[in-house]
Amino acid sequence: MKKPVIDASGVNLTFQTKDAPVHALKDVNLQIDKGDFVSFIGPSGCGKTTLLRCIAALEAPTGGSLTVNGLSPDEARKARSYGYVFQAAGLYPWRTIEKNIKLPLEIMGYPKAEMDERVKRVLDLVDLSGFGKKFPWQLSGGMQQRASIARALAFDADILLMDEPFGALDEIVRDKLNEELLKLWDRTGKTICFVTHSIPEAVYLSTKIVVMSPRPGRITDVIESPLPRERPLEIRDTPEFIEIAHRVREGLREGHNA
Ligand SMILES: Nc1ncnc2c1ncn2[C@@H]1O[C@H](COP(=O)(O)OP(=O)(O)OP(=O)(O)O)[C@@H](O)[C@H]1O
Repeated sequence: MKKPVIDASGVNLTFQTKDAPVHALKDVNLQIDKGDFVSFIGPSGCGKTTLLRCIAALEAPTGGSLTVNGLSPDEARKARSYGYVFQAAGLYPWRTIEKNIKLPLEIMGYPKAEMDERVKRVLDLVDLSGFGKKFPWQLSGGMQQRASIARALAFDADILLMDEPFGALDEIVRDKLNEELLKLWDRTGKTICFVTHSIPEAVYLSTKIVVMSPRPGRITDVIESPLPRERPLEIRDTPEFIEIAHRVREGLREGHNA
């Protein structure tokens, strides 16, 4: 039997704060298989970022078990099992795009020739060939976010964790980046965990949609998408798409009323 890439079983996380404990994650059970594109959707405070941070070993669950590539999250982090893309591109303004992408590789002591080769490959993947010598401020917001995806891909980890990467972009740029991300996912076969507030974005991108609700943060629905892998943007007008979007909306509403 195929082992899940990410396996969460009864994961709980309670933050101890000065006022009262915050139950950020309650009994989270989730299996993510290799090559899945999983979106996490839910209202503010339902624990989406916390769950992603647990997978990335930036937070530790206070209960349950969580494995990434069969390892503990901390071991998986040391094995460079994933790349992480944040909401803000987070590029250093005094470094060129090329040098921003190289930074983590430099820290790891990669030889120069290999760094150059990797930078070229990831710039190609995000369609930014020719922009390596530019500084971040010379690029549009969408291009900066693509550069930050390239940086996360530089280690060639097979998992990509993305926390609302396109949340700050206008809708047209976002549509384009969604299309490009799907192509990149198809070409590379990576497993992607993607946090979003947008129902159409979640439905358009995902093979699996994880609906969450707050207080305490928990999973209320997991939808396996019947949509084909090949998805032109127009798929959003089909009855199948609208039906899944409806189920997500219902799930969010029920979580809200619970
Ligand atoms: N370090 C922390 N200490 C205390 N509470 C925290 C901490 N980090 C997160 N929380 C709380 O845990 C809950 C879940 O937060 P989280 O950021 O994961 O939610 P989210 O679903 O990602 O929200 P958003 O959509 O606004 O980013 C919130 O109530 C938040 O205030």
